[in-house]
Amino acid sequence: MPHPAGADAGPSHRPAASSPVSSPVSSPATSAGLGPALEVRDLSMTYGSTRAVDGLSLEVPRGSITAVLGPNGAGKTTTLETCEGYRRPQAGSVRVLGLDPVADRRALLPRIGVMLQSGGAWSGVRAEEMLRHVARLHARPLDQAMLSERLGLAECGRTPYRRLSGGQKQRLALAVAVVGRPELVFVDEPTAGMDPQARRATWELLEELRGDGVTVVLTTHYMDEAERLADVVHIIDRGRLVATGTPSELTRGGRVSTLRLVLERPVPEGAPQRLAAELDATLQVLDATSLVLTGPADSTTLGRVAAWCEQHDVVPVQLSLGTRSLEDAFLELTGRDSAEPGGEPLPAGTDGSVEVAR
Ligand SMILES: Nc1ncnc2c1ncn2[C@@H]1O[C@H](COP(=O)(O)OP(=O)(O)OP(=O)(O)O)[C@@H](O)[C@H]1O
Repeated sequence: MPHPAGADAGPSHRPAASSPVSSPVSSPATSAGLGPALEVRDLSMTYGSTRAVDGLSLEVPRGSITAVLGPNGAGKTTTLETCEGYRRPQAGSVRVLGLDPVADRRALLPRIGVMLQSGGAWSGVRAEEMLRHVARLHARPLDQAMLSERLGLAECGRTPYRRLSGGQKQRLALAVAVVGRPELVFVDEPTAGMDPQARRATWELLEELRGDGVTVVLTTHYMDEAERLADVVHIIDRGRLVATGTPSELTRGGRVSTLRLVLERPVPEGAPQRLAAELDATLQVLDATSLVLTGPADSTTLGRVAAWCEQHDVVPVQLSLGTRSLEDAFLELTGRDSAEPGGEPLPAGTDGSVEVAR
């Protein structure tokens, strides 16, 4: 697995030059050679008859931001909760910073931070009291004023938890997760419900933490967030790992073009497949009139699409060309939108396959 600081990481993957959260408990240099921050091996978890995690194996390199992506119900939260020590693996194993999250819980607790999706606070506690309380549990907490300022919590510091907006609760949960200077922080959908400014502040904070050698494990339904932040992406679906790579690997460097075509009416059966073969592209049939073709594009591509439309006497009501995004890769691999619950795989006969670096 490539090191996050490797040549593949683009400018957006570089840590900030100087970091106000600077405090490292470890640094990329000192953590090198220590093995992965997180190691999941053949993990399986079931709830009654529901198999939430199904033989999942993945690693998180130290000092990286690693995104775990998957549609609703893919098993991300169950996996993370197992890594956080809230659930005991039913089959397989989990090692966090080289330790067993259940057996070594006391040793691990001061070294990891957890940002929960919701809850975890008494409804009457004020935001600043909550942060102060958690900070006092740690030996060398971050400066709370700085953290509150960075995350826009200063203005709601005296507001009781129950009166905080959804975005403010998210920011407080993030502050609570990082105030103890963890070596590894789990952030579950950190920017859900946040306004654009808070999102950006969160991204910058997470990037600075990585710059200080902190490992960040992130789940998100925002593909742009993963694409911007993550050094490594694991995509899971139905409890299984379906792809691993850097965003660049998963999007093939963004070089491959995506052609989205919406037609005024359906074309005869097999016609989209023939167009895909002619263009040497992979095909997704989103519905009877919407196609996504992903493949190499050159100056002849649009001409060929126009000829195909003429052949089938159909007018495209929408036609757009773009580079392949992480969202495109995600859709191809899982056959559904990242936030769409229980979507079905691609219809039979469509080719949703994608080559993915493993
Ligand atoms: N406590 C529980 N009891 C029963 N079933 C559960 C429980 N928690 C999760 N599940 C089921 O396990 C599967 C995986 O759920 P999980 O919450 O781990 O997925 P997820 O990828 O985190 O989803 P989301 O993106 O919606 O948060 C789903 O089918 C879910 O309904």
